[in-house]
Amino acid sequence: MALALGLGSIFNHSSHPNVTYSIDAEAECIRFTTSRNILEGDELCIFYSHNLWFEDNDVSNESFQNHETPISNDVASPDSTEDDGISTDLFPDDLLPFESFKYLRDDGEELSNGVVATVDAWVVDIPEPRETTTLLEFIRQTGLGMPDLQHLKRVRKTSLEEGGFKSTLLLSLEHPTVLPPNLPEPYISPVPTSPARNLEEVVLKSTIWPTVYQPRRVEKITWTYGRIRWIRAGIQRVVDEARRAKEMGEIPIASYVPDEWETVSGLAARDTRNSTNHPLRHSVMNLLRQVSNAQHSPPESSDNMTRNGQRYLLTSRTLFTTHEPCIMCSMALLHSRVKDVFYIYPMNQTGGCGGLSCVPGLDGVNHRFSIWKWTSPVDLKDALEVDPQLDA
Ligand SMILES: C[S@@+](CC[C@H](N)C(=O)[O-])C[C@H]1O[C@@H](n2cnc3c(N)ncnc32)[C@H](O)[C@@H]1O
Repeated sequence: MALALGLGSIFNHSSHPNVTYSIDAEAECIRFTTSRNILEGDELCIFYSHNLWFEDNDVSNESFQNHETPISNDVASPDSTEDDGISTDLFPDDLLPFESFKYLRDDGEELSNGVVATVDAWVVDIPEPRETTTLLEFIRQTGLGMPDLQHLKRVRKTSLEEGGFKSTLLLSLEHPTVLPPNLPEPYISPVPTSPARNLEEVVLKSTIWPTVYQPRRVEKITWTYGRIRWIRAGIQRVVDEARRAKEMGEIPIASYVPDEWETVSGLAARDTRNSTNHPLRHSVMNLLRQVSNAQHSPPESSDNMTRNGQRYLLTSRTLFTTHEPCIMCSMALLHSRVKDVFYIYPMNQTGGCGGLSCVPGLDGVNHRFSIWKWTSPVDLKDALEVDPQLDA
């Protein structure tokens, strides 16, 4: 948890905020950033959450609606690219129409198989718990044990069988050079070598010695209204393609890679297993073949895909697909060095992007890509349902 101090606690809430914020755990601060041009007299507001504990009387709601139609839950049409002047405004995280599938475990490196790396440190029992504050002040003034032990709490309390607690003070790694007066002999006890990186580690490490929780800094992804509109267009495109595939007697699965992120052109492919009578003609495989053909044909006939680079076909590109790619297609995507994959339908029994397996999360693979699951309602979604045992 982070408690905003100073002016940080003064921001009122708006469902159309003009200020976004992110927590910088390392610097122990909250960074507030304006996300629109601010006119003189404008109130700066942040978005608290959807669960307000008060009645929202934010007056900017009304004027905002004249300015921009908030993104609705249905998929916008791909040609709704008119600029409303706010495409670079930040889209509120709580309203994102998709969610990230996280597959990289944030384990501390040295915590393998639940074994916590420890080092021996000097500790001393505190006979008189009332002295604890004075002892902590002594530690602070002498700097004893710093900086080696700053990832640990200085006092450990252990319950005694006969009731009550015993408090133990952490002194230093080396034999303490100075000692607070009137204490018994110090002794050696193991302590974790590093802070707890996740909640599991807090529990595990703190059974040895109370350990500070210091999550690794996660880079925050911000989404603009323009980017969200572009993603919606990508989703709409694969839905349309899959619907057409179905009309033509194919399995209703389609994929699409836009050219450049600002545009809606690019390459799309449908599943063609039925018409080709070929079991590997999945939409992603078809699409990758198209991309590769485009890159190897002469420039005048090739798509803008040639700009993409030489060998790594989808480097820094986003792929949209109706159904979570199967393991074969996920591996092909990994080879292609794709950056992001968005899909609508999870395929829990066959998928290679988090369903049955998570190919980019496997040990030893040489590329990782981000996986995004669409969570918002989609027109025609039901019409695109396939056998859950199918490899998409
Ligand atoms: C963190 S404080 C914000 C600063 C507060 N308005 C002040 O003057 O100290 C949060 C409180 O502000 C009020 N508040 C913030 N945004 C509001 C809004 N949109 N409508 C009504 N009350 C709001 C609520 O009473 C809420 O509990």
